[in-house]
Amino acid sequence: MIAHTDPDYATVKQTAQANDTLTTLQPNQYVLPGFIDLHIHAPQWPNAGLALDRPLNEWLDTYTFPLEAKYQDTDFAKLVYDGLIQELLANGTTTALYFGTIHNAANLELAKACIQYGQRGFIGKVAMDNPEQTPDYYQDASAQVAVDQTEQFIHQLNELNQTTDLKQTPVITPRFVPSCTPASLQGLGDLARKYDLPVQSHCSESDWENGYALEHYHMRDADVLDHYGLLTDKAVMAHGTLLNDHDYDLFSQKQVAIAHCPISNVYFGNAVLPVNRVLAHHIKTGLGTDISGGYSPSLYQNIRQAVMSSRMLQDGVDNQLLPDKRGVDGSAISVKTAFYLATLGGAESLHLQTGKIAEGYLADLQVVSMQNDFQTETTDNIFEKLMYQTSKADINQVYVQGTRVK
Ligand SMILES: Nc1nc2[nH]cnc2c(=O)[nH]1
Repeated sequence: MIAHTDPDYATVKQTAQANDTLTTLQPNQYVLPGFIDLHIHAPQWPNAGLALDRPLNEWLDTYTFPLEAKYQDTDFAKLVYDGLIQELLANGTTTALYFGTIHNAANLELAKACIQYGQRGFIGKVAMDNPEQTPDYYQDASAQVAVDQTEQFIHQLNELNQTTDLKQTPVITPRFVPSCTPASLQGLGDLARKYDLPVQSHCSESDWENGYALEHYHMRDADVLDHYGLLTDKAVMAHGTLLNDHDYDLFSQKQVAIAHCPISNVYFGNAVLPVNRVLAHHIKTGLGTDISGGYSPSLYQNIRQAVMSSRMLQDGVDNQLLPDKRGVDGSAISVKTAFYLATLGGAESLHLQTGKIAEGYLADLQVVSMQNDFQTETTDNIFEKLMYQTSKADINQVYVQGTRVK
């Protein structure tokens, strides 16, 4: 990065011009950091926008598990993943934290698509070995298989990384407490420690999930994950809509991050994540699309929903209650806070030096055009309009680690 007051500015500019690497912005174009999708199920892309009226466990059994089972077919995986990565990059998403499926060959296709199209991926082989909560046709055959396959994927991805500068990171991925046996949770916790890798799972997403942990472990969902060594400073827990103050203290103490998925939460979350309260506990927080619990691949859409949901939490929704009983005071977040979640908040959660445009940070960038730019606006107004009005077609260029990928 070089300021235009820097004495070297003219030389750097001339060199870029000579090398044909100079990008000159139009008056209505702006550069923003690339977005980080902190929670997305890559295999669920074909179902985006489907069956959102069903409760979570029924949605999983009827729609999600049958689709994920199809990734046994590696050609199908390649077809979907090639399309998905290009779609996400076109939407300005330069890094994503992915749930894959139980199949390592398909998970490798996801990693290859990230490398081919130029996205930084964090990718998890999904572990799900509890025969009581997973269907026969889509489960790890045992806890040992779930753990061994996870370890195999770590090695496979490390090998693939020898071929590229854009490293893909393996992630320890117990689907969620109900899908796993105590033995697989233990084995995955051990792997996280052995390889010092990120961990991802779902935590307290719904009343059903919360109830499951209490009934089967006599503990809160977060305490179960902690008991098995899965709440580390590299852990990202999706949703957390029903976490309580005890859980917040635990997350804060262990430096666990939350992936806030505001669109998905409208359908499956049973509550609104109180973002201000979470941030006040100094918990790292980013933004996720949760495809296909969320219907949209766009983090712009999720920024908007994060703001809207927070405002509904603030005011409340039951019009039969008096105003002072209706909502939760202090809940509304600004669009700047939502943008922070989609950029720096995600970067901090993944321990990445990206998410802002500054010296020493990775050049993960998007160039966007503003359609209703009348050149008379303050910076704040321009920013707000960009957040609310940018569509995929307005995202003209995307860069990952300085390489143009759109
Ligand atoms: N939203 C969501 N929640 C889950 N909990 C367990 N699996 C899933 C999933 O695929 N999506």
